[in-house]
Amino acid sequence: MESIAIDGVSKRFGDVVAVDDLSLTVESGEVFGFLGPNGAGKSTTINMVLDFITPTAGEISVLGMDAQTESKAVRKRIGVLPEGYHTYDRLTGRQHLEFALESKGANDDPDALLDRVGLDPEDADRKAGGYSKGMAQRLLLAMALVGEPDLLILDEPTTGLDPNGAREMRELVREEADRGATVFFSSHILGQVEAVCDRVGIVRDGHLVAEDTIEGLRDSVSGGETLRIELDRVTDDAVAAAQAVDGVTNAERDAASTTQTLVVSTTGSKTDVLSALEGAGRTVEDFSTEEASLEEVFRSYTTERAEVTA
Ligand SMILES: Nc1ncnc2c1ncn2[C@@H]1O[C@H](COP(=O)(O)OP(=O)(O)OP(=O)(O)O)[C@@H](O)[C@H]1O
Repeated sequence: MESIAIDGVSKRFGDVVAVDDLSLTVESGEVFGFLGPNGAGKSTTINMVLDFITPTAGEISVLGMDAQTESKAVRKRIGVLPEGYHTYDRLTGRQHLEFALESKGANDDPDALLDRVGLDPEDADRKAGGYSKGMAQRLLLAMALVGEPDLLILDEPTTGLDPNGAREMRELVREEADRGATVFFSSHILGQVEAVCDRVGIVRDGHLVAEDTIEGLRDSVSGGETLRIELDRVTDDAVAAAQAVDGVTNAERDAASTTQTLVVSTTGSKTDVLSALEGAGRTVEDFSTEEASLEEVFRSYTTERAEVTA
């Protein structure tokens, strides 16, 4: 079953087209990362899913219900960490949590929730006005977890968290998924997405430019693989021979390496590169390949060049 189905959705703010004919499906039980550079349309999309704003065109269903006309019923079954959501300065953390429990009619143990998000019980009894950004973020996350939601929607959940907090957040996302919940979260921190997501969607200028597993995205990125080839000696002839091979975009000696290593980027055949080097009189002692990093994948989908291929 689909947890979120976004179908041909657009949103205009005056002259600005924030989201442009975007379609996207998040399956039940999956952890889906919604990626894109600043201003790409992530928050606008999430705010339409949550019925905080109304689409100019298109349809959205959440847990099989219409996001706009059945938003009340939807809210009962989802947990949300919206972007830029603030705590109430004069209420304690615990009061925030009690409010969330009451409004959902849930009976989770507040201390267990505080423990899960790493908020000390003493801190929970302080007023949220004195919280650090990270503490406020942890509290908001605890509120999102109330009532074991079927779907968690987290907009930039690691904002304000230190590296430990970010790691704990990832663990929490996995725990929720293991419990059977669907998790949809936006981020521009690629490492976090890589670590927890089953699939990602990349949005750029309001368009969805990719929707796939991380592996699938890697495979689809041109620029291909990087070969690290250890030779008996890296000579100018060897570099030139590698550069002349079809599909090779770059070949250079790894100056930082203590071994005689040639680094070759290619979209073509690895064997052709090795044969060309042997043809130039070199001996290949060893070689390894490196996949495109997630940074490269992201860059490839979100820079000017991508517009042509997207
Ligand atoms: N209320 C609004 N009025 C006018 N323009 C808006 C409004 N909300 C968003 N926009 C515009 O829509 C575009 C998409 O913004 P959005 O906040 O959805 O991006 P985002 O991907 O969430 O970015 P970020 O990563 O910076 O949070 C931007 O050009 C933004 O200026």
